[in-house]
Amino acid sequence: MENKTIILTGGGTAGHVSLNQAIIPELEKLGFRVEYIGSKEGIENELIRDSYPEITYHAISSGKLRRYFSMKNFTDPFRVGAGLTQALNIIRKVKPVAIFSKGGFVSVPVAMAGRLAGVPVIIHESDVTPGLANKLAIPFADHIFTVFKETMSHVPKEKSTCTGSVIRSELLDGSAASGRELCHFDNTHKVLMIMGGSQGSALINDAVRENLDTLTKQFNIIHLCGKGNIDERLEGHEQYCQFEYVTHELSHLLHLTDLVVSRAGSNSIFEFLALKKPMLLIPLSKQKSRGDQILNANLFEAQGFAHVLEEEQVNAKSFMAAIERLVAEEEQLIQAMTEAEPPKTAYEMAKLVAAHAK
Ligand SMILES: CC(=O)N[C@H]1[C@@H](OP(=O)(O)OP(=O)(O)OC[C@H]2O[C@@H](n3ccc(=O)[nH]c3=O)[C@H](O)[C@@H]2O)O[C@H](CO)[C@@H](O)[C@@H]1O
Repeated sequence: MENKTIILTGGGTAGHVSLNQAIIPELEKLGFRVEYIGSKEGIENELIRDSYPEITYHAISSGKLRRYFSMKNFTDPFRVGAGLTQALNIIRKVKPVAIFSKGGFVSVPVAMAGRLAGVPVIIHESDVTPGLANKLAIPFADHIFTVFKETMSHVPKEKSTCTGSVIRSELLDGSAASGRELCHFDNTHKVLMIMGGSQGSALINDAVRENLDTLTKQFNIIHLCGKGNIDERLEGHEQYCQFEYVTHELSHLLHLTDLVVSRAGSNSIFEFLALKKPMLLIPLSKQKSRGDQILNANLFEAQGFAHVLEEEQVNAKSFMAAIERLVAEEEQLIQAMTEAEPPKTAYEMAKLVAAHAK
């Protein structure tokens, strides 16, 4: 008999894809086939096809839930409508036993179609407050998993469980030596990793590059700067290694890293926590988002895992002062992280998802 199929969905940014990447092999170990519904243009298309070329990827039309004015706001409802019809056709053909949604705008029509077709829909929310896409999809969901316990007051309690974070197991298995080979650092300075979320952050990129001479007196720097953000003038710098976006190299680079400066996307910060990397978080401001990263960052700071510098406060002086403080309190931060609840494995998460299949 053919294996039962679970459809995964989620996209737009890597934060809406990485958990799916983590649980695909684990669902397969549990005997499920996995298919993916994403958009044509989103990062999920590249990430899923790249890491799992063998699974069927269905690209559907998808709108974008914008917080700003755009002419596309008038045409997107039609694309979402088309996406719903496409998702429904796929679901009726594939007959999945469950749909697991990691959020992002492409997931909304998939969750709606799942409900219409009578397939259990399971949603995962990794930030403190649900994103707009998940807010729209929650009424169609049978179950919601959250990472933060604080999220339980923002979702229907009777159909929600807080599971804590899940980490891609490959991230735990890196080697500092391989990381060093990738970066060619040949001194014993501490290594500072800069990550502006999956897309890079112009604000953080500028702060690092403006302070590069001072920073490199103390650190070797790994800079994950986002697509299109490489600074050609700094190529070949002995203590500064920039990448647009890394995939399998990330585990090695993280094992080489001592300290991190980062946006406060949920997946990233829980990865740093799992690997006990003291972090300076510069959350995306309320001008540019619903403020979810500010809440994520503040909760991490309150637990002693991170320091926070607000985006509006970033300048050359405050940035360097914050890094000095991070170095000074490195041991305390590591100690607090050592006492934190360990993350779930992807296999444990896959089993929780599987338990909701029909
Ligand atoms: C601008 C935006 O909408 N940001 C949101 C998005 O962030 P974003 O997509 O940046 O999400 P996260 O920080 O949660 O996750 C990024 C993921 O990309 C990985 N990574 C990053 C860089 C790299 O070179 N290689 C790599 O693999 C990280 O290890 C991590 O697993 O989703 C998060 C989770 O819902 C939210 O908290 C963020 O507010």
